[in-house]
Amino acid sequence: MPTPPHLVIAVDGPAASGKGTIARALARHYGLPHLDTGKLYRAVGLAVRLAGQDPNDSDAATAAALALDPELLDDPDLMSGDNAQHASIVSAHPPVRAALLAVQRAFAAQPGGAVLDGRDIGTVIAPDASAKLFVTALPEIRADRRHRELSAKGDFASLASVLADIEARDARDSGRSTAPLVRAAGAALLDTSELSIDAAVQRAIALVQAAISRDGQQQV
Ligand SMILES: Nc1ncnc2c1ncn2[C@@H]1O[C@H](COP(=O)(O)OP(=O)(O)O)[C@@H](O)[C@H]1O
Ligand SMILES: Nc1ccn([C@@H]2O[C@H](COP(=O)(O)OP(=O)(O)O)[C@@H](O)[C@H]2O)c(=O)n1
Repeated sequence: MPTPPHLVIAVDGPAASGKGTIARALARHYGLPHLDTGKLYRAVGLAVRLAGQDPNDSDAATAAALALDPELLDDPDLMSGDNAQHASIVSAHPPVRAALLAVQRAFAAQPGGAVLDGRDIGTVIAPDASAKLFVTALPEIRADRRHRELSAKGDFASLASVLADIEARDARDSGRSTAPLVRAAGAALLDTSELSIDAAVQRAIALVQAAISRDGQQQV
């Protein structure tokens, strides 16, 4: 099955499920640009923190999202555990999500297509994506992966606190009223709990190929 001329791949899932790893590998495989949309929300959370503001303050978070400084995307604190909680809190404000919508939609609409990963790509940002994946794994396995990742960067939070952070974020992201974390209609489920990175990527490519060929058949 040939690759369609405009291929948009939506990859969603909870924290540390492996969606970013898979999205980056899919982007390499199909020669597409990739956007980690979580970084946008992390940058808003960081801006609010650096300004000494409360992430629960919707007006402050929205102002930060509307004036987002791209340099924050390279800040060493962007990927920290503390900042992940801030990102999760600011991302629940509907005007923050609205402020970040256009840039994500434009990324998906670029010629040739794109791979985006996050929480609402298949539901809100690119509901007509050519292929949608919902990547998941058991919470304990996700916590172990994130714990190793943070430790390698010198962030020595305990495994128990990483698990608690992930569970708190999952609950907040799934329970919010706007764009909650949910498996999109038509999204293929990919549980990476027992898969190596290579096996998960191969499975993801197979699922994308299946979605593309299904679409092709529907168009006939
Ligand atoms: N299938 C896997 N097996 C083992 N480790 C994995 C797997 N997928 C991802 N990882 C590792 O787990 C961590 C979190 O993966 P990542 O792709 O960043 O997750 P997410 O984008 O969902 O938060 C990274 O250190 C990554 O290398
Ligand atoms: N499309 C997205 C992406 C992230 N987010 C929020 O941003 C936080 C950080 O996202 P992330 O993708 O960087 O987090 P990880 O899955 O990498 O741990 C999430 O917990 C969500 O609250 C969102 O609401 N919508």
